[in-house]
Amino acid sequence: MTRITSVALRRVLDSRGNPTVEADVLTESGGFGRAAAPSGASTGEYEAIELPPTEAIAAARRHAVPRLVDEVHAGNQREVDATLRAADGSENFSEIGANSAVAISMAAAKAGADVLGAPLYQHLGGAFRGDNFPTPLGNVIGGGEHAKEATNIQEFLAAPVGAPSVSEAVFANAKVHARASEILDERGVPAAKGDEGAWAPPVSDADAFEIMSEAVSDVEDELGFEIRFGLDIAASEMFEDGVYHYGDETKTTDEQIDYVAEMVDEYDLVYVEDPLDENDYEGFAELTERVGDRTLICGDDLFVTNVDRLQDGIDVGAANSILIKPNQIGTLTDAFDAVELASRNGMDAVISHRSGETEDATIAHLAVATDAPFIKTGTVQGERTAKLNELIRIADDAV
Ligand SMILES: O=C(O)[C@@H](CO)OP(=O)(O)O
Ligand SMILES: [Mg+2]
Repeated sequence: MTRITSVALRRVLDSRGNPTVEADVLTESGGFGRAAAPSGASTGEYEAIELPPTEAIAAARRHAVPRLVDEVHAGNQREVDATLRAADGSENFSEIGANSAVAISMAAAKAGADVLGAPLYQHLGGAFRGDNFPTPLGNVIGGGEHAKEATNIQEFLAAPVGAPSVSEAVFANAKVHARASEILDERGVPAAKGDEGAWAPPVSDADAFEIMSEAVSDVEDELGFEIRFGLDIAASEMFEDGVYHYGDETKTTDEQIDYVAEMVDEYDLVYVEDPLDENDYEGFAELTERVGDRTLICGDDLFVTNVDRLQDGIDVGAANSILIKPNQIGTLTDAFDAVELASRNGMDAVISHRSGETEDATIAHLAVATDAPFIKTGTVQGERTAKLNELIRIADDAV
């Protein structure tokens, strides 16, 4: 029933106006799945390779499509993804592109779910999945590689940890986003938006901490449940010549660790992603040792959703959580394996979008299927609300 009968690939627009790969998968009983690859700006050095979409599509048509059509069942995700790996033949999808691979992998999952008549989260998570819903981490203020002339820290993320439901959490983040805009207005600071729809004001990181803290506590008072905040420092992007660059100032690794630890305590941060360079397992381990009992230290560029890099991190105690981005590694199977290895080792898996996105909402299902405590998917703008609104629908459907 789920035997794949066709795989169509095309270029579509992403949220930055760049082309990306979209895949349509059809099965013999009429099951249909469509998915598109997202794309990063602050990409990790060890991510799977994203090829120019035209090249990725041509290579996938040549190598992968003939091995999938009439041969593989969309309902068997491991078989689909193993076929993509075999068709590619490299370690990092440098032949067919991780963008083609992930689009096909996700489209096949949707086609498999369609045949079964089950929602995607149910198909991926199975009957015995947990019944938790992720707390959305909402990007409210940011800069780094996502906006010019803004903060050095890439993302200040609202985290409505006390929200009674997904829907209330989603609306709480939108309120924090709106409140931050008012505070910026009151301070006379003009603010454009960055790639993910966060405000990108020309303020110092210290000011952004203050604005964020005020916005979060105002909305917390209004809504009556706990809202905290966290960061994606994306420190690899700041790290050059052995030091971290904050505009004209620099911090050594020790100073960076002290700074992050201080911010965790001063602002009661619930989440800190990529506080150190992607090669600094030791620094990650030291910081996790210092503050890991009270906050999540999450590896994004550090782990790139890769089980080998995650295992290296587990061996030395670097981080207590991992960011999961299917396109960083190329298939849903690889993403699930990373989630499984993390949870077997007591680490939280946080499912994430990319700064370049489409209206594809697969990650909302992935977060529910894997019982993730958090999902990082922005706050406003269509390509972000596509995932948030899907989460609300899933919660509606599942309870
Ligand atoms: O660093 C990140 O976590 C992501 C998403 O917020 O950004 P990018 O997709 O540019 O890597
Ligand atoms: Mg990141």
